[in-house]
Amino acid sequence: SSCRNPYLAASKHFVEKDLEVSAAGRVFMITGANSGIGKATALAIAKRGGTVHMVCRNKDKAEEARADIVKETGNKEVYVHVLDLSETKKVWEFAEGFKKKYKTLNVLVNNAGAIMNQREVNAEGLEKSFATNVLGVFILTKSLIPLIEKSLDPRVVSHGVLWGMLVQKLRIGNLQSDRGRFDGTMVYAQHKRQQVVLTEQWAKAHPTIHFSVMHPGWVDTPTVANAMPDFHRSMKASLRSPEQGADTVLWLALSEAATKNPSGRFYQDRRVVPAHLPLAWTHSSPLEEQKLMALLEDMAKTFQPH
Ligand SMILES: NC(=O)c1ccc[n+]([C@@H]2O[C@H](COP(=O)([O-])OP(=O)(O)OC[C@H]3O[C@@H](n4cnc5c(N)ncnc54)[C@H](O)[C@@H]3O)[C@@H](O)[C@H]2O)c1
Repeated sequence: SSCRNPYLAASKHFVEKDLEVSAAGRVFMITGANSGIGKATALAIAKRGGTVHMVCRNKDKAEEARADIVKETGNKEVYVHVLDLSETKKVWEFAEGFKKKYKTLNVLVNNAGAIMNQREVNAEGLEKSFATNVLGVFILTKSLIPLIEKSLDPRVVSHGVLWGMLVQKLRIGNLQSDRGRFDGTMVYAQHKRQQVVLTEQWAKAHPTIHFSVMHPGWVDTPTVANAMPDFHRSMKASLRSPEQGADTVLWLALSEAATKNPSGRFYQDRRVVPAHLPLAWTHSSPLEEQKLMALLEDMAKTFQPH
């Protein structure tokens, strides 16, 4: 029943007019925009007149989603780019090419995320979910920052997982998950912890851009159904719809209210929430956080096209 859905309780404090905004004249890039929360985000932005660049792995699925969005919104400024974020060199090539071709990018939404059942490596020898969830996000964002920075009211919104914040402390000693048993769900939670650190560090380094990372709630999408089938089955009645899951992303990407909060924070249901429990063991030292940035920087450089 609807009373089990936590979104309905949380939305009681929402200010409705925060999202009664036009996105006309603004340019958005959304990764993994063909499905789930990403598609709901793309559709809501297109509905408000924004230009949407959908960055997707599968061309057919992306074109199908694009056709749905154009049909439902009447907005034709919706573009498909084919990119597998787990292919490290291709991420560089895509971002550098985009920067040359387009003059504006107001908002980047790092939506795509992957949970692997078993450890696999990409052509560069990197564990695939790390390449997608961490290094792909790092390279895409880093490469596009100069373009984002010169656009009006620039923002970067990334996807985190609140539960991941409770169960994972930043660990930089096993970035390739090649030691110990591979538990794809815990690896994914660690990647989300790393994305929180990236967001905090970028916020410090690039004060003109508004960075945020948010937990969409538990949402009924293929990622959850495939990677956590038991959880999905038992929670089904209280899972949110993709539209409800997209609410805080949209609020962070579109509302004026969001940018009144400081950059680099973690959100759930339009509110800043701590990325750690009080006195939690999950806190990391500034030195470790800087080490993560340096490691990613070095790794990214290794695969940068010349
Ligand atoms: N559904 C939830 O309950 C939940 C909870 C917390 C966070 N999230 C986050 O929300 C985001 C969206 O996930 P969703 O739940 O809508 O699932 P989804 O499966 O509907 O969407 C995931 C998207 O990411 C894309 N993707 C995965 N690997 C990719 C790759 N290598 N290259 C390009 N695209 C790739 C998929 O194609 C898909 O479009 C993810 O970052 C996820 O971690 C979801």
